[in-house]
Amino acid sequence: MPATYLSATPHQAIMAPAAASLVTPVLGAATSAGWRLARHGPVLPAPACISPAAASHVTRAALTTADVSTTGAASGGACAAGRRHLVHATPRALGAKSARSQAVLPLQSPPQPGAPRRRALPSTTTVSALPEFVGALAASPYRDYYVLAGAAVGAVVWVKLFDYLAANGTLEQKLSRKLVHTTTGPIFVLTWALFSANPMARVLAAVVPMLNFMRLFAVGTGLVSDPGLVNSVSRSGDRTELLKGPLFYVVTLVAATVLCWRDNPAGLIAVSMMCGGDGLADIVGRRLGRGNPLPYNTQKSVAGSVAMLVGGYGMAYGLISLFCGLGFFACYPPATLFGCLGAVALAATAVESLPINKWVDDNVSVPIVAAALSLVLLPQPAEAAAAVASAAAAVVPVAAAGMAVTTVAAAAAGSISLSV
Ligand SMILES: C/C(=C\COP(=O)(O)O)CCC[C@H](C)CCC[C@H](C)CCCC(C)C
Ligand SMILES: Nc1ccn([C@@H]2O[C@H](COP(=O)(O)OP(=O)(O)O)[C@@H](O)[C@H]2O)c(=O)n1
Repeated sequence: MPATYLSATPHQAIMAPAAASLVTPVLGAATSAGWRLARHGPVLPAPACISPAAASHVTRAALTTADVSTTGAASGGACAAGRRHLVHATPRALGAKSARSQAVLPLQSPPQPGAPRRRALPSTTTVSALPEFVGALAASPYRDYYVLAGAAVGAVVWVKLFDYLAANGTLEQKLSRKLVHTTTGPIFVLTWALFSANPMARVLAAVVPMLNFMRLFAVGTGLVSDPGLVNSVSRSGDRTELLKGPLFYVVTLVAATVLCWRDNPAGLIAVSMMCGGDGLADIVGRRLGRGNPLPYNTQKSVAGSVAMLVGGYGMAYGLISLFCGLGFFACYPPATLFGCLGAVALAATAVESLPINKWVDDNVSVPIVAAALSLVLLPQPAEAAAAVASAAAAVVPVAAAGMAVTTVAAAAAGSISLSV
């Protein structure tokens, strides 16, 4: 049965599958509705005519009442008596909440006698090619592997881009390095939304920072030569620096991915404080921090700490709003989010400002404090808390072993000294 009676603008025809494939937690089912729309092509301009039962079904499932009109007036009265117009096929209707509306769409009636002829766009194939491709990827059983591969390649390209910008003088080397620090974490976190709902997806996602761990380890210890990576990630051009801050940075990303994943905001907050917070503290502190040192740590400044507070809070707020908007966890009341996030950002900023970097790297101290405090302060979805507990039981011994190996390797490479 054709499904071309659903009215959509070309924009909607493009948006629907994209939204369905990129933003819905239940992508397989959701995508096919949007994909079908794109495949059959946008049909203009008449809205769909649907039975009252289907209309209430759709309304409940996905649409606002404004999307379903009770008379035919809105589109020239094309519907038979008793049928209703589906005025807009919104991306939301076709995507995020489409489990039920999807069941309704194929039941659309054929054109009513006397209804104005609907004009198919001539460029249907072109219009639908990209969404179709995205839809096919999203529906593929290999989808998580595609996202993994894309993110792994993206990580290399992103770091190389900053190396290039620093090498040709567009960016100062220190700024380039800190931009890598500030941006890679949140971009990586954004890729979480592209993975499927498969329970193994978080493990596959964690492979991306794990690969970077191996890369940093191999280059930092001298097993592999990669001057570009050393330039973009180290402060002084010393390869052994890769075994410190950068290595801890990727370990934190692995931990946030496996322990918190996208259904517990603690991971998003930890990454935000490490990237948006600590990253910005350096960028702003170096520029505006002269003349306002912190009284208890003259290496750091009030300007840097204020930037950390604002940057960490802002990034966490943005990521939490995005992920709750995509339905990965329930949204918090604004006052709760404001209070809890404010307290977490203050604590993380305080920790970052302490002169303790000699003993504990701030890519470890800041996210640990942020995650722990988030778990305490933010109301936790029960299943997310249980998932953290069971994942922690499995991961902590492995992470501890990884840290031990790294420390010994760093000592062997001469980048740190062990006193036992
Ligand atoms: C420069 C970095 C940390 C330094 O920390 P600090 O010493 O200044 O406190 C960050 C190093 C980043 C790393 C080389 C690359 C990480 C990639 C990430 C796991 C995945 C990003 C994927 C995305 C698609 C770009
Ligand atoms: N709260 C802060 C943090 C950093 N900074 C500036 O950023 C520089 C590097 O900070 P850092 O030693 O924490 O650097 P990372 O270990 O984070 O790379 C400091 O030397 C300060 O100039 C600041 O002014 N205020």
